[in-house]
Amino acid sequence: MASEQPPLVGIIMGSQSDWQTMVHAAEILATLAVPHETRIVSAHRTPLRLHDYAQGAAASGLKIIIAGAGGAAHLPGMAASMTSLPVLGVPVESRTLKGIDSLLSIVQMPAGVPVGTFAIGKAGAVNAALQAAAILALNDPALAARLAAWRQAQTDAVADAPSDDLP
Ligand SMILES: Nc1c(C(=O)O)ncn1[C@@H]1O[C@H](COP(=O)(O)O)[C@@H](O)[C@H]1O
Repeated sequence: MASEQPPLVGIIMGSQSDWQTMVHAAEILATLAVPHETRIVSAHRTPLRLHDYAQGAAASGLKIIIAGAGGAAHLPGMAASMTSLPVLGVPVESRTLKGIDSLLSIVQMPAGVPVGTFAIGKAGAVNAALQAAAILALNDPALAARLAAWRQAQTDAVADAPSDDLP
């Protein structure tokens, strides 16, 4: 958790193996001092845990769920089926299909059950966290200021011209 405050964002993922991707969402929220929690929850392997988590999310004080999964990535959609909180889906890059399977599983939701779908992998995890912060910042001027400062720092870090020092 980012602080002692109760979590506002729940970061859930289908497996421990997703953490190397989803940690980037947690890092952004920590940087912006957004209280959050992280849990392994799987629609496939722990369906009752998912049921309890999604159904209880709003009552527990969560405002947004970020859900990352790979392959047959049903977790974000199933979470969204059991809560009206905003669900932001992160397609984790799968070994065999490079995350195309994850992306299509998350993005093609039937009308009526929305999942905000992000890019495959780290960029998606980072942007889901930034989007969560932006949503919360609508009612939190201090967070809005921290988010604006983060964005400005990103802009300031972009060099005017390319360097010969290749990574
Ligand atoms: N897509 C899902 C769900 C789900 O959608 O509920 N639960 C686990 N998984 C995914 O299976 C992949 C491989 O998991 P393992 O590495 O544990 O075999 C992970 O990317 C996970 O998100």
